[in-house]
Amino acid sequence: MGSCESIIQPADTREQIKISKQIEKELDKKSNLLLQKVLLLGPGESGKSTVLKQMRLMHHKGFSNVELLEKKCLIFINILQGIKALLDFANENSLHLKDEEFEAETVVLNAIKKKGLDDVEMDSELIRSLKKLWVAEAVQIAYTNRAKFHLTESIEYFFDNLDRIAEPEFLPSYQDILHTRAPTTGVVQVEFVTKMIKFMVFDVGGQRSERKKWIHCFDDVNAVLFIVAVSEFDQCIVEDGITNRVDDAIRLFNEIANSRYFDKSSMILFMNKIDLFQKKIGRVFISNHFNDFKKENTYENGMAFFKRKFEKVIRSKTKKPYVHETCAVSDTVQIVINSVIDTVVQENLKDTGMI
Ligand SMILES: Nc1nc2c(ncn2[C@@H]2O[C@H](COP(=O)(O)OP(=O)(O)OP(=O)(O)O)[C@@H](O)[C@H]2O)c(=O)[nH]1
Ligand SMILES: [Mg+2]
Repeated sequence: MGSCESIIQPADTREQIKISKQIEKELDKKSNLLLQKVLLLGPGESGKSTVLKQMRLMHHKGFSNVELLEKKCLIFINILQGIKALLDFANENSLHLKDEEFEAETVVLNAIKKKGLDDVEMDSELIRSLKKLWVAEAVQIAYTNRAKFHLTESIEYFFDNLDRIAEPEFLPSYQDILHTRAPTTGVVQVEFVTKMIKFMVFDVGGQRSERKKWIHCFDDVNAVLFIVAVSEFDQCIVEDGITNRVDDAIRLFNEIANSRYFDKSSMILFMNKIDLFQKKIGRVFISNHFNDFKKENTYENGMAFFKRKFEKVIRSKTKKPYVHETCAVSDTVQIVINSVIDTVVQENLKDTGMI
């Protein structure tokens, strides 16, 4: 009879055991620190890897020389990919270059053809040609129409900084690195310790072909940080060229926020690229892309409209996402990231009964 009594414990003891099991699960075996797992999710190009870079900058020493040289190459690649996409759009739409601009185009296309995109050096003739093309009327018209085709987000930033980038001794600054673009494939993991807690952050590729890999990191997640580029309300996803990017993000958020995997996880939503959203609102009407938007075309109205669309998809009456408006390429996002870290810690310490 005694054996039966020993396994039936009073409710408060059972609760204690549950709590200590939870703490045990969340302790890092090596460092004995509390462990928190954070997933960065969201569609392609929404800014997940940029947020991860910001976390690295906040908690590590920065980038090694080898990494800086890799980023320098990536900047050259981004510039050439960008100008090529603009020239292709101009050609397809009979936007003609003038004679001397045509020569500049030949120089750029030859440089790409000769070495391939991965191995281009920026010699002075190439730089001169890029500058000439960037201000060409046909290219600028193409740039104004950039929502109609796929273009690297940071092209304007890189052209504004072309003289500095063209210097032979150029090494990218943190700002430059935050503006680079390389789609993520697979899963990238970064760890850091802050406030006596070890954070493991997982960054995944957001394009549709990448999403089937996400499930591999869905176990024991403390927080999901879902990122949407709210500025992309007039653009289509690269994968099919038809689906509106914000609609795609809402559908994806619906799946994630209501998934049983994340019943216990904190849900954080970054309405990202607010710098581009602010600029776009001045020239593009939201109602042309979302016919249920009836208000005046202002930043505040637009932001409230999109926030509501995301919040509405959550089926649980008790769960609310923590929503932040962010610009992932600006230092200010680090303050937001810090407050997110505080939220995650608070929420999860509550679960373990430690506060
Ligand atoms: N202006 C501006 N650019 C941003 C912002 N956030 C990200 N970007 C740029 O947008 C591009 C895409 O960002 P990424 O961080 O690579 O996007 P991602 O979500 O990791 O994309 P995938 O890996 O394909 O899923 C990069 O060139 C970034 O520099 C922002 O808030 N403002
Ligand atoms: Mg990425």
